[in-house]
Amino acid sequence: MVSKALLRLVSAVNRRRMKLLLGIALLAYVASVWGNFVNMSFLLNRSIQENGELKIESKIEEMVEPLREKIRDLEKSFTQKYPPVKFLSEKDRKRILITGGAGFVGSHLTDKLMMDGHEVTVVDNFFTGRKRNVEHWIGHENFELINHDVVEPLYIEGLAKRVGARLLLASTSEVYGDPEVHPQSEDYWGHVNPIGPRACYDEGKRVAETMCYAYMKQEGVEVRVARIFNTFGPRMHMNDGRVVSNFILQALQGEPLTVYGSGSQTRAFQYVSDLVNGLVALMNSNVSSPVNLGNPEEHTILEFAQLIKNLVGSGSEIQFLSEAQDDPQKRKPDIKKAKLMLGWEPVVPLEEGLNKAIHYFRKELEYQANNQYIPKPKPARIKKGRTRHS
Ligand SMILES: O=c1ccn([C@@H]2O[C@H](COP(=O)(O)OP(=O)(O)O[C@H]3OC[C@@H](O)[C@H](O)[C@H]3O)[C@@H](O)[C@H]2O)c(=O)[nH]1
Repeated sequence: MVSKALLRLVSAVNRRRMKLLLGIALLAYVASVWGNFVNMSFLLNRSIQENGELKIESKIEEMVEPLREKIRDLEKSFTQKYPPVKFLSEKDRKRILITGGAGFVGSHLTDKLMMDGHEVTVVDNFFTGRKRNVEHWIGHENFELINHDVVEPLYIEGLAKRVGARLLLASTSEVYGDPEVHPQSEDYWGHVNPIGPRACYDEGKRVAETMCYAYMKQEGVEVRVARIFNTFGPRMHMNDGRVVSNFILQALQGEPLTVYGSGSQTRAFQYVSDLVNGLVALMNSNVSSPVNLGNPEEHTILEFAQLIKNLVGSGSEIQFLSEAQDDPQKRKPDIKKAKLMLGWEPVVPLEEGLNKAIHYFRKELEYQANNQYIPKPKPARIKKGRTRHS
């Protein structure tokens, strides 16, 4: 009896326990299903979110890449690679000041002297010179660029005296004026109209020579005087109205090549690197009297127009304008002195030099067109003439 009652009690307890256990198991099951569900939806959400994030990231990446590219370019320009420069000992390294050193001839001279290992200071007022002509040296330890107008007193001659420097005057074949002697040698005194339209330039250079030699005699300053004949090459100013830049720009843009007068006047053109080598040879010499630097290969201006037209492959016409006043009718350097005393003579053939100049002007036109500025060759000298056949 007791045992039966005991059994009922145990089984009742067990049933309750079983129910409890079953309840707990059910709860655990529901919890696990819910957990999985929550987990799954979390994962789902996450993958949607990750997907979205990936898309945004790749969009950002797309936008940022060009900026990174720009930064890399900028970094490259900061860690600028300069043209190769020779090492010169303290004894051989010179400190050279070039006035107008950002101009056409000046910037080529700057390149040569920098690459030879000298310390170069360029002074320019950037009227016709351009920073672009020397920008590849900016930041170099041997290079200094000063924005200054030498018309304001910098007293180049005084400076030369103070530091015991040698002074180079870039004089010109224009000191011979419209010459009555042909070819022109250094002992010819010239034929300049002192009140004509070219007088300021011609007489200005003649006075500069006079001052240099007076200074040499009075103050003992060493001077070198180069009489530079017509020179051309890359970095010529596009709008200076000179025949080489005018003809090349006109030919490249399919405009008429403007010949002043009949075109029978002659000139002899030297390539700029020949001139620069001549200037350096002169500075290193002990020749203190004037020296002609030019290429004696003489052409008429009409021949020259046809040559440029052919080299460019241009269909431009040749247009004859009236003659420029006091235009020298013949010009050709006698370079015996330079050959003998400097061991110098030009070596760049005319066509080779012209092709380099044409390449330069073509690039300049592209560059300016990309900057939304399309230049016309400026008829700076047209003031001297008007159309003959209009
Ligand atoms: O469009 C043109 C430009 C020029 N010319 C002619 O081409 C010849 C050369 O003229 P440029 O203006 O190029 O040069 P120029 O010989 O007159 O003077 C030059 O010579 C020596 C340098 O020192 C001077 O700086 C430079 O002006 C001149 O006969 C001129 O009349 C043209 O027929 N058409």
